[in-house]
Amino acid sequence: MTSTVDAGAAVSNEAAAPAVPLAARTRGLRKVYRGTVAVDHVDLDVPEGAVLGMLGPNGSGKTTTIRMLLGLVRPTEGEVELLGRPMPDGAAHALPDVGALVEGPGFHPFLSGRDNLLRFAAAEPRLASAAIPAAVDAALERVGLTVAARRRYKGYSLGMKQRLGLASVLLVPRRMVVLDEPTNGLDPAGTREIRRIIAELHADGVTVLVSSHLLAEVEATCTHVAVLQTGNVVAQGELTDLLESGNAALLVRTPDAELAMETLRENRIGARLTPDGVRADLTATPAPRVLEVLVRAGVAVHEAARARTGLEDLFARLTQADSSTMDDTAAEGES
Ligand SMILES: Nc1ncnc2c1ncn2[C@@H]1O[C@H](COP(=O)(O)OP(=O)(O)OP(=O)(O)O)[C@@H](O)[C@H]1O
Repeated sequence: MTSTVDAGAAVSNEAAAPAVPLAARTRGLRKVYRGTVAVDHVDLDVPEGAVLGMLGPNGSGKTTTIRMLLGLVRPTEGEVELLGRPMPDGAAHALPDVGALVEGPGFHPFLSGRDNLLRFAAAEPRLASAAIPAAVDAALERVGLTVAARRRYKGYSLGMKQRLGLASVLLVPRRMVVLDEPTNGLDPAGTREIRRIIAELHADGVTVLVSSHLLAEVEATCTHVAVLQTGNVVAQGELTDLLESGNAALLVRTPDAELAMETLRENRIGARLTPDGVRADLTATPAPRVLEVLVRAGVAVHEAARARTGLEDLFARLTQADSSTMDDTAAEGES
């Protein structure tokens, strides 16, 4: 509903939009490591029930933000709230409801996948001992590891290790799941599996926060996105709003393209012909007015839709200056 984009790309924020309950929020969040500003005044909103993709180039602060959200790292400045609890102080209350796959979980190389999960399950405060084997088998099944469950972890492929990590997160029902680069190193089939699991969690009403530097990944799986660049959130909001934000144009499919172009020109509405149809500029003219002008002139409008940019375009526009790391530029002499 609401989104914010820096770098001059205006998005219409609905003033009367109802406040969306947030599963997590940060305000003025900052982390400085010996002179390197990893995260710089980040105000992040993770709406309840959203699948929020935290997108940013290497070193943009995704992992550090996630670690502060989970109370694994104490912020230098700022506030963090997770499921309504201040972090890190509220960790004991918030974390049992949060499944997180951030650092490689500490699996034992010589134990089987199943035995590793049994160990994890034993540490879950909400799992009674009698319920552990069934919970472990269900989690293995859910990530497609049942067949390999009794093989040693050491012999697992990277994809299988990722799946086992995910299984450890899914041992008990969660209100929120946090996944740091979950498709790293996975083949296309593994990636599809992760997407499926994220979609299932979303359908169950679980809030999902997932970091990625893969644009297609975020575009395919997320309802919301936050774009990080050198420790700052440069855009956040609903994915569809953000995709439309930098691109106030209406794409009109019509067999009367020439008449449409002429009509728009006469009405001083910017337009150009594209292989997909006539693209009318909405910067100065609202979409209903464009359609009215066209229809009045006898243009057969077969289809009209807000032009959407790819996430790749948006990301390139927002992060154009620096897509590497921030180490050279962000040092501020703090520690
Ligand atoms: N423990 C640490 N000590 C010192 N610097 C750190 C530490 N952790 C992160 N940094 C620095 O903070 C910045 C942000 O790192 P972070 O890992 O949060 O980025 P990221 O967006 O998750 O990157 P990637 O996509 O490569 O995982 C980087 O410059 C990194 O070198």
